[in-house]
Amino acid sequence: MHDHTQDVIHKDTHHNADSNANRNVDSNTRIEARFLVRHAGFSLDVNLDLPGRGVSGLFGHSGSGKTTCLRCVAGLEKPDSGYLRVNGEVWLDSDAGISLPTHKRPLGYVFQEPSLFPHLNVLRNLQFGQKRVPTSQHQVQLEQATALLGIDHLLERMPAGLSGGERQRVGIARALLTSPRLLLMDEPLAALDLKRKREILPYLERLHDELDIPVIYVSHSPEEMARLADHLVVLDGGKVIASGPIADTLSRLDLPAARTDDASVVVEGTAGDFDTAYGLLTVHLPESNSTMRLVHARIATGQRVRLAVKARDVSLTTSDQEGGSILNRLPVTVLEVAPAENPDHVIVRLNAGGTLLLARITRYSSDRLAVVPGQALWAQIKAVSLLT
Ligand SMILES: Nc1ncnc2c1ncn2[C@@H]1O[C@H](COP(=O)(O)OP(=O)(O)OP(=O)(O)O)[C@@H](O)[C@H]1O
Repeated sequence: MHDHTQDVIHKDTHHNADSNANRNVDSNTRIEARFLVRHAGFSLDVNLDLPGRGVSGLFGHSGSGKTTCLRCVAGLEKPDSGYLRVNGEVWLDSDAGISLPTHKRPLGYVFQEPSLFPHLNVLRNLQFGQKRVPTSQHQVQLEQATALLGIDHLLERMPAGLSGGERQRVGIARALLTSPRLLLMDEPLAALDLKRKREILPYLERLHDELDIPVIYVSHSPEEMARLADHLVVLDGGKVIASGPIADTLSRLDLPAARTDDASVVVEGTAGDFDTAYGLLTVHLPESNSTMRLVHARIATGQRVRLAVKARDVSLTTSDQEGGSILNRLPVTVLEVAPAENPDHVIVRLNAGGTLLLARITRYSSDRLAVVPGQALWAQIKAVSLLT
């Protein structure tokens, strides 16, 4: 059965990291990281100030320095100079001669491929993670981790008998059971096919909603970022070229995420009516009378809802096209037009009554509609495309 929780993040327990960040400038709820690393042919020179709660995404092209940055946070790589303070605790201060070794840093690290012990069943693999910390410091219980990741039924199985997605869920549960104060995830979905990715994303969303462990999440995928991250850092050539709230950063056309095939934005709204006969949920967008409808399980009216909308699922028309099958038609103003990575596509940044959207259309259609900034158009989004 399709799990609709993958499409919408229920916001009642969702930490809005950026508004927290603005309210709370206290360095005890921040992650401050400065690293200078020099390799032959590559240097990383970053100064990050991240919210101490929620998910911070690290995005950038291959070779931009994302993994090097995570390795410095984990203490697996020693920067030439650096400083790292995680929610008030200094893990690295090269000026003061402080550098906690990796095993003293209370963090969980999830890689593309989980390295489970092949001779231990799932339960023993999980217990191995748990034994690394004294019982008094256990913040995440075994039952909680297995329920969150949906792996209760796999406990007796051996790793070789698990699918890639199941193995990764066990790997994430094992990282959580070390009761980390920071979780590092380096492209945890990259080794999985699309179907498995979609299967695992809802579990990651649940972690985000239900556990209070800050996460630094590395990915090439704007869609994953739109689904999971609160804050986004964009790296290029070992430097930070942008850092800010997810909704603004993902939709910026001067940054690489918006120009990729997978460009996506975050739309936040509140749940409205639910049409039981058709399973359609209405979501009210802020600051306007606009609504979007999508196929979804019922959510309490007024609850905050977060949607990831892919640029390729948004089309543009010059007038409101009634009589078609597309349920979502929003009046929009063109803010900006830019070439996409694919030279025959363009990407259009839109204001839908205060909500930012991206539309990815052919260069041909852009010329035919004569798309220019300031133009009033209609954006169409199929309700079914909001499923995935
Ligand atoms: N130990 C090292 N010695 C020399 N160069 C290195 C070393 N480690 C990483 N690099 C180089 O640093 C650059 C950044 O690598 P890094 O793995 O951090 O990039 P990334 O953004 O994570 O890339 P990808 O998305 O492909 O994983 C690359 O050019 C890599 O070859």
